[in-house]
Amino acid sequence: MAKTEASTGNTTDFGDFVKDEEEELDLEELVEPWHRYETEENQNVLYPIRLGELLNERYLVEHKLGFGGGSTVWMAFDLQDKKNVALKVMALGKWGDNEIRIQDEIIKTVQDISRLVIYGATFFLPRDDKSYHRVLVFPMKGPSICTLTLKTTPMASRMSAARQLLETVASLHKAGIIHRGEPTSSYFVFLYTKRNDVDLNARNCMWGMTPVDDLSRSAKYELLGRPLKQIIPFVNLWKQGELVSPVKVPEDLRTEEFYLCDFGLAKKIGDLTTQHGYPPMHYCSPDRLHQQEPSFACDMWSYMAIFSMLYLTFPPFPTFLEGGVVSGMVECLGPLPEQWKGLYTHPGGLDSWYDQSQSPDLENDLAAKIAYHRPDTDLVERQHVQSIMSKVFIYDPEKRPTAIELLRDPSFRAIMDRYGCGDSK
Ligand SMILES: Nc1ncnc2c1ncn2[C@@H]1O[C@H](COP(=O)(O)OP(=O)(O)OP(=O)(O)O)[C@@H](O)[C@H]1O
Repeated sequence: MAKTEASTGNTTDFGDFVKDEEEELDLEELVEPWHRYETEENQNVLYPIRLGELLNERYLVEHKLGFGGGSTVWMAFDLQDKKNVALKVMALGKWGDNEIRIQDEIIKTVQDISRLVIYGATFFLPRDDKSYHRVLVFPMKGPSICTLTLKTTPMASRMSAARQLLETVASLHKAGIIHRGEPTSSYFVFLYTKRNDVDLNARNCMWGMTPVDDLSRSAKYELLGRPLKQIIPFVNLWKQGELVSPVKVPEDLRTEEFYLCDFGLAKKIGDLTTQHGYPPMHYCSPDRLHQQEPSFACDMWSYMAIFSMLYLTFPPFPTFLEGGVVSGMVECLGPLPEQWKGLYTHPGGLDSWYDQSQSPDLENDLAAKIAYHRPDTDLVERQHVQSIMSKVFIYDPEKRPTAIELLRDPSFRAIMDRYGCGDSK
């Protein structure tokens, strides 16, 4: 394999500019919208970056990893430690400080952080108007789990992911940290005066990735795809920047370790300066959508939505029905508690959700979904999976099992044993 050429060799090849309108449209699908770089009426403006820039006199930006609601994330080569890192360049606003706060809390309180993506360093990038963007330096990981990649992933890996993620949620909960919500149990309220929450969804569950630190840039581009890029259009920028297509991590570079990342929307309960937010609707528990207190149990609902993605390769509740994901829940699980009527947090709620004379649609209940998406499995396996899902997809958060209880659940263990991931790490 060719040696690193970051400081010697090819200094000019940093991907390809779009050639025509068709490529421009292809790129548009993959990148952050250009208007997020517009400063006018935008408190959360992004920082423009070009491939080939050296940040903080140390990090050579070589590729793009992705973007989110509060950041762009770049693959950079750390010239000092000679390894690839992920640079999360935060938008202006409170996002970066908040993520650092929760990460520091996690480092202090969580016993096992081996499956959490934790920042290693941080620095600032100044703008022309003397405001600053915070940058967090993370170890580089593989892609997030998604339906497309899961379809070609063997069941053993998918169930190993399910187990690892539940163990990680259990270790966060043990430390009093909630991936999205706050503890309801008076025991934990008593124990933890600083309660945090983060955001549990499939986008935040990442594959591990075999390091490619020793490869030259061209070899990395060969493996991860050449960046396709365009100068940020339409915006009168104070500094040049590019819209860049993200890496495509090939299957054989993914490892069997799964990680939780992104504590960006996290909040400390009681900290009024911090953003309040909801996980994406697919993953949000119905109690949170009805003004109920956030809790460990909310995470368990979100975890079970991820488990469904891993097991069925589909989210459990469709969002296309009138009324959105809650209609999908009602169709599958039956009516919501009557006392929640009038408390729905979003527009477009339906009275029929609380009609206690309704029952689950037999063609779309949990048993039907499992049979439909996994026709390859036998009845025993289906019954175990139905048992797992129906214990957690329960409207009353008080009745949901904890992460530790679910790890010990006979049906959960039976499924893990069946796919060879029965032993704790
Ligand atoms: N350590 C990492 N290694 C590899 N890719 C990463 C890493 N961190 C983030 N990414 C990529 O960047 C994308 C955006 O990151 P992240 O979700 O942390 O941003 P965000 O701004 O906090 O997003 P949001 O708040 O909308 O969830 C991720 O979906 C992932 O594809």
